[in-house]
This record gives sequence, C-alpha cells and structure tokens, in this order.
Amino acid sequence: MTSIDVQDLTKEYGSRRAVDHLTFRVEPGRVTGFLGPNGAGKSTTLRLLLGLDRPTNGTATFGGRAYADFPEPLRAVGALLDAGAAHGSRTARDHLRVLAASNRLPERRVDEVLEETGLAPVARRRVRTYSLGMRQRLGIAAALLGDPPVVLLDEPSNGLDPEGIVWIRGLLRRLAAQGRTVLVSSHLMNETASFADHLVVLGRGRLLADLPLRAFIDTRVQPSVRVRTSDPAALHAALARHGLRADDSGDGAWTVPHARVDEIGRLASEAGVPLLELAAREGTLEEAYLDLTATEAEFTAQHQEA
Ligand SMILES: Nc1ncnc2c1ncn2[C@@H]1O[C@H](COP(=O)(O)OP(=O)(O)OP(=O)(O)O)[C@@H](O)[C@H]1O
Repeated sequence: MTSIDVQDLTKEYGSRRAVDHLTFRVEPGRVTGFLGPNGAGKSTTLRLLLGLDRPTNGTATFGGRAYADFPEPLRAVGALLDAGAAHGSRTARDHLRVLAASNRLPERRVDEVLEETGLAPVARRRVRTYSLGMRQRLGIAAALLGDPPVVLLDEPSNGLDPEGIVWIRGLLRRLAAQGRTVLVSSHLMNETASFADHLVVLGRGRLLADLPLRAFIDTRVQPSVRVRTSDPAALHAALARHGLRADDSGDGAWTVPHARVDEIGRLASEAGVPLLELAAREGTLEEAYLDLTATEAEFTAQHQEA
C-alpha cells in the first residue's frame, strides 16, 4: 500500500510563499478531501507531488519515492490536474492509446477505462468536440489507465452533470475500497462530504486540519435538535430541569442547541410533552469549514494588527 508523504514542503514564487512548511500523510484505503480557500496552495502542492514544479524546500513522495523516479509513472500515480490536457485533434481512444504505449500498458486497459468512465460510445470522436464534462471523464480515464495505487484528482466534479456527480462519488468510494490512496481537491463542500472519509485543509500554504471528516464536523459544529410541540411551556420546563434551553426557530418549531435527538425524545416522553416533530440537526461540512476559515481569518487579522 502506498501512502503520499508531504514533508516540510515549501514553495516560493519570488517573495510569495504558496506552500509553507507543509507536512501531512495521505493514507491508503480511504478518500481524503483536499480543501482550502482560493490561493491556499492546493494546486501547487499537487504540482509539486507530480514533479511539475520544484520545491524550494522539503519533499513530496509516494511510498517514499518521488514521482520522477517512477520509470512508468502511470502505473504508480494517476492524476487529473487539467481536463484540457488532451490534444483536441485526437480521438479519446487515440489519446489513451498513446499514453498506454508510453507506459507499456496493455491496449485492453484503454477499453476498460473507456467503459469505466462511460466514454466507450464516444471514444472515436475528436476530443475538441467533447463537452467539459466529457473531457473531465477523459482526464479521469487517463488517471486510471495504469491501474495505479494512488489517485490524485483536482476538482473532478468540475463540469459534470448530476448523473456524472453521482458517478464520480461511486468511483471514488470504489477506488478507496480497493485499498487505493485517493486525494481529491474540491471547493464543493456537499460533494466532498459525500465521498471523503478524511480531510486535509490548507490555509495560506499551511496545514489547518488533518482529521477524519466526522471529527472535523463534530469539533466545529455543535449538533442541535429541532422540536415542535403543542405545549411549548411544558417543553421549556422539561428542558430547563435538565439545564437545556430551546430557541425559537421562527416557524413554529424550537431548536435545542448542544443536544442529541434521543436525549430530547426521552426527556419529552418522561415529562409527557406532546411532540409533533423531532429531528436531529447534525453540523454540515460547509458549516465546519466556514467556521475554521473564519477563525483563521480572525487570527490573521489580529496578528496583522498586533
Ligand atoms: N506559477 C506561479 N507563479 C507565481 N505565483 C503562483 C504560481 N502558482 C501559484 N502561485 C500563487 O501561489 C498561491 C497558491 O496558489 P494555488 O493555485 O496553489 O492555490 P489553490 O489552493 O490551488 O487555489 P484555488 O482553489 O484557487 O485553485 C497563490 O497565491 C498563487 O497566486
């Protein structure tokens, strides 16, 4: 199993530090979401991993080896960075055949990845006639060609229609279940929450978080419970006896912060409070992410003022 190891990675463009002493490891067998605001350094990190840029300091390796040291890199690492990378005048099939030949991959892999990405029926069309979503699928097909243990995808849902988005979600889950190391950058929080097990979050080139998706959400967003009752006074009294409160949701319901649904259900039942609605409100990745980036912005502002 091949992990991705980023060690003290730094990249400066003139006086601008795009990646700043970054250290993290991406483990096999799970999908890791790679998040961060615009300009946080995600693409730069991916480029450094793929040897498309040279680090100012530090290393970025796959199972301890740099990308440039793999004689047939497509067999080791599959990557989608730029969906526009294929020659427009070639057919998708020819594009993949050239890639396969240069990595000594059997031609049957071309047909397999065309099937896997749903491009088989259009494989003999020139790439210039492809929509953005089709190009994206072709980039993913190229990434999977060498059956690599590591897959890096930069914004893979870009341009995909709803069916494509469901497909990519399933694909990422399958790749991880097969034991591969899967790193996926995205700006779409709902999307990331639907496929990621783990998160690595960057801010201004630095590591802000490296933890499981659920833990990331739970540490930043408190769960709450939505309750509707025909007897608010009884609900308030029962909650108060347990040190809880209910805030008016504004639509006839109440929100109990810092609470779990089973706790409120039991408590209402014991107190004989009639319930018309009871629902858990778990935090979302978007809320947790915005909380983290807001904290980060506040911290930066304070430091700049100091
Ligand atoms: N070739 C380059 N020359 C100069 N500066 C660069 C270069 N590439 C990136 N940068 C700068 O490095 C910083 C990080 O950029 P990067 O593209 O890695 O961020 P990102 O997290 O991928 O952002 P986005 O979410 O917008 O894609 C930015 O400030 C960017 O302007």
